[in-house]
Amino acid sequence: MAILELNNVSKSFGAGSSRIDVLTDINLSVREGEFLAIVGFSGSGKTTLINLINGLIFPDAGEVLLKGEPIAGPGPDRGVIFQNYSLLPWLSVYSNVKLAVDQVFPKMSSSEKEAHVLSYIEMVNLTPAKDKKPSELSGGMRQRVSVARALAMNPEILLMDEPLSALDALTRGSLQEEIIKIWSRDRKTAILITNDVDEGILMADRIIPMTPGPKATLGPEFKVPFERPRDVTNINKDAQYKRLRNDILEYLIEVGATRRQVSDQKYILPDLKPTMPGRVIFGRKKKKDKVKYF
Ligand SMILES: Nc1ncnc2c1ncn2[C@@H]1O[C@H](COP(=O)(O)OP(=O)(O)OP(=O)(O)O)[C@@H](O)[C@H]1O
Repeated sequence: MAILELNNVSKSFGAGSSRIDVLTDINLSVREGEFLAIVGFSGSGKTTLINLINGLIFPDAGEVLLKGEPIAGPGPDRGVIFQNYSLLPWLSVYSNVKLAVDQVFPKMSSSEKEAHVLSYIEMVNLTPAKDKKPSELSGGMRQRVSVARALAMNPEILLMDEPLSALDALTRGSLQEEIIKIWSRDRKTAILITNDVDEGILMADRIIPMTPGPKATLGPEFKVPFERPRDVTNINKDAQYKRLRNDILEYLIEVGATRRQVSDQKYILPDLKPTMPGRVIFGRKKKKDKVKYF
């Protein structure tokens, strides 16, 4: 059953000559419990798509439905992990997570709340750092807090907007594994936005590429055939993995090249023939070269 549906969604920003048509005709159906990755070019409109699902912005055309109902705004049924951690700097790890829990579960008793918050901090291996402030943590640790905070709200859909792209390769790899391990426990619906095809293949059940903007839209889906748990080293050696990776990259390169040709056509340069008597040598002007500009 589809938990989330986007039907013919388009979104633009601005008006008149400064109008940008970011997304056009987006159709997407996400099944309950699936892990979907959307891969795309920088600036194509991936965050705009996540914001539409999160209810921070609304489509100009089409509809975004959560369990069949139009999304009216942000809600505790959707937890978001952003690229830039978005933690409150004056609060400890514990308090950052608790603040979200307070908002979503106001009726929970304080002892239950404490146990709940601590269990999610433990889940992301941050118990020893629970009293530290974000400034005392590494990038990977901060992102773990964001993961704990989003999961502690017990959302039905976990939205991840390039959550690991600011991290170094090693930290990124271990957090990918942690997120998958946690997701595997209760199989909540997850949508990962990424610009890394390998990350998508390692984590998702299905990958949908996004075409470059403006007027970005979603391309065909690519199913990821590997059993879970997935082992990065084994997958890397698999011929099926190489084929899938190539297919997705080829698609992205092809749409990227087509888009460039289309946008080149928009700027037709005038056929100017400058009149330049004599020779012009760039960078060095010889005395005998008489250059006159009219
Ligand atoms: N609120 C806004 N007002 C005006 N333009 C916007 C707004 N939000 C996004 N845009 C424009 O929409 C386009 C897509 O932005 P978006 O952040 O969705 O892309 P992205 O794929 O997430 O980018 P990146 O990969 O760099 O994070 C960009 O040209 C951006 O400038």
